[in-house]
Amino acid sequence: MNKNKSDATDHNRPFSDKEAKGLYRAIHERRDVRSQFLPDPIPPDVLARLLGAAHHAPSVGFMQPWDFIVIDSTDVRQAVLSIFEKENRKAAENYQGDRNTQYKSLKLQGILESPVNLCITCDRSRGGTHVLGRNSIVETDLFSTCLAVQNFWLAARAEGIGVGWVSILDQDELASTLNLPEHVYPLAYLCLGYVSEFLDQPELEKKGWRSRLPLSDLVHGNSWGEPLTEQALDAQIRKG
Ligand SMILES: Cc1cc2c(cc1C)N(C[C@H](O)[C@H](O)[C@H](O)COP(=O)(O)O)c1[nH]c(=O)[nH]c(=O)c1N2
Repeated sequence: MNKNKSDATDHNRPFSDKEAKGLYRAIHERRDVRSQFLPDPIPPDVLARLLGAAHHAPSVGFMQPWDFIVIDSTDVRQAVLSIFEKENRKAAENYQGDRNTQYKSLKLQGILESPVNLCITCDRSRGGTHVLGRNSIVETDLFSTCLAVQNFWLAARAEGIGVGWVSILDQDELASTLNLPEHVYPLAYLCLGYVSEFLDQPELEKKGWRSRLPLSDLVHGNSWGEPLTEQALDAQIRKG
């Protein structure tokens, strides 16, 4: 008998319970990491698997607009860190008083502590002037690349590797530091590495910056602000 089928409850659930739980576990236990990186290198076969997961993301018109720049040079990382520091000083000006002190105490990047950085880019010209599905919403290439980032992030969690997204960066300066052609957008700058621990909550939540919103406040029925008409679903969501 097919082993996978035997512990799946019905034919609509082709993954075994264990497989499905593994996926949900990666989703719920994925963390943005910046304070817990270990210097240990990521073996090439593991990094290749993560890049393979990213490359299997959905993309508009099967455009696959991503490229992956693997950055181990300390000089390049130092240059990116300098961009971050300048932008972070500007970002801090958005907060006053205690909130400013709290903002400045947050660690928001692990560029040098992590053994490798990765820039996932979006080639806005890939696939030619017309890409199926991208006629009305031009940003769908960027959306597709975000999905590659998420695939990478989840696969990394399953492999015990932490990922931290650093977006406090001037995009033009980053593009120039990485020698990107004009039509290539530096969508995500990521720090990667094994970790001392994965926190059980987002670091921003642990440090009192912001909490997770209740799902029940975010699910609407039929139109914005309307209660769910599906009572059983409403009850389940409120139960958490
Ligand atoms: C597009 C984008 C950009 C950023 C982030 C995320 C995403 C999706 N996050 C991470 C973010 O703070 C984190 O995801 C949330 O706080 C939730 O925590 P977990 O990811 O669940 O651990 C992030 N974190 C950080 O320390 N510095 C940063 O510049 C950014 N930028």
